[in-house]
Amino acid sequence: MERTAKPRVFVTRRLPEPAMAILHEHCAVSLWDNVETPIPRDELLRGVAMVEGLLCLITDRIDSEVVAAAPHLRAVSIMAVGYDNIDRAALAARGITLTNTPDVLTETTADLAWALLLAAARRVVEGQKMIERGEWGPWYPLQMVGQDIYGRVLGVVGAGRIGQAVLRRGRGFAMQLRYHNRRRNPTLEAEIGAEYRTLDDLLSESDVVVVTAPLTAETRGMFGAAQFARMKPTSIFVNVARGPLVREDDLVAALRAGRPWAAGLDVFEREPIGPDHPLLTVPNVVLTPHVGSATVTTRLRMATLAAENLVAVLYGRPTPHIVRHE
Ligand SMILES: NC(=O)C1=CN([C@@H]2O[C@H](COP(=O)(O)OP(=O)(O)OC[C@H]3O[C@@H](n4cnc5c(N)ncnc54)[C@H](O)[C@@H]3O)[C@@H](O)[C@H]2O)C=CC1
Ligand SMILES: O=CC(=O)O
Repeated sequence: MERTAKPRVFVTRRLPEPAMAILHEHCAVSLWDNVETPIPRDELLRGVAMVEGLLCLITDRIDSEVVAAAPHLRAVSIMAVGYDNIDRAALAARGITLTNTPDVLTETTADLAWALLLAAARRVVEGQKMIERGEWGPWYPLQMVGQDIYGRVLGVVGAGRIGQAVLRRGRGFAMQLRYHNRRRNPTLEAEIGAEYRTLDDLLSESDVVVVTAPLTAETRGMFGAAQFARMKPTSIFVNVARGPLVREDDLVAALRAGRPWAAGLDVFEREPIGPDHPLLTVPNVVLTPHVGSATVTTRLRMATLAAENLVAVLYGRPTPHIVRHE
């Protein structure tokens, strides 16, 4: 039986045990006790009614309706770095603190961006499918030829934590580094020699474009027909940020037209996608199911950090992971 003096919290999914243990030690915990399935909306609205803290995931829409249903809510902790599913204005209007889990997933997500770009450039998935279909015939000079990465131009859109980690990896491949960001970053330019470009110039100059900007009103639909038309016919487009930055219909049409040459995507306009998705009708794509941060170590660190953040805010302790509402 937990002491009622502990702050009450609601958790929208069963988290790995070390994170649940942190919450149980400091809070009176109720949860949507399911590992895989998102919480239904009515359960969420019921769940937040009596609590001071909410720990949620990217699959939960936390909006003014949720805030109105939670009169005691003081803290929201998301187990993710991106928080585009959360209405920050609605939280701010009630003085509710939002925290997220940056840094712990940076290198893991950058690795996945590189996995996608190499797999797309060298037709790794297409090659495996060819073998599975029994269509691998004798070697010939232009069999399954792809694009080189070593020594080419790497352009990152949104050069924050993950974008910079993607760029740093490019040095190991002797790539020429370009970035586009809201603001120029002199430290990045000095430390790894990345050169700033406007978005249009980055798109036309890069052999690989990797998107790592957050989803905001400004970035929604940032990549459409006009942007793809600027890319090289040999280029690779990679998105590990959020699906709605890209107009998917435009991307499918652009891939069919051969510009970009291939794409590697971890995120989609509406997730999850199924086998009938139009992107699966083009051969030159590599798709993963939003697994940027999905390693055992990183997901455990994200879960425990999300629990620690929630406890810190509820107990008035400092945490560096408060999301400021601009
Ligand atoms: N695929 C996955 O599983 C994962 C996806 N993500 C996504 O990656 C995003 C980035 O994460 P971090 O690097 O930690 O965030 P960050 O905040 O460190 O970096 C984002 C960068 O984008 C820039 N930016 C914002 N608006 C822009 C615009 N209109 N044009 C150009 N640049 C702009 C910012 O100035 C910042 O430098 C997250 O918001 C999330 O959506 C993050 C982790 C895992
Ligand atoms: O998409 C994942 C995140 O942490 O943001």
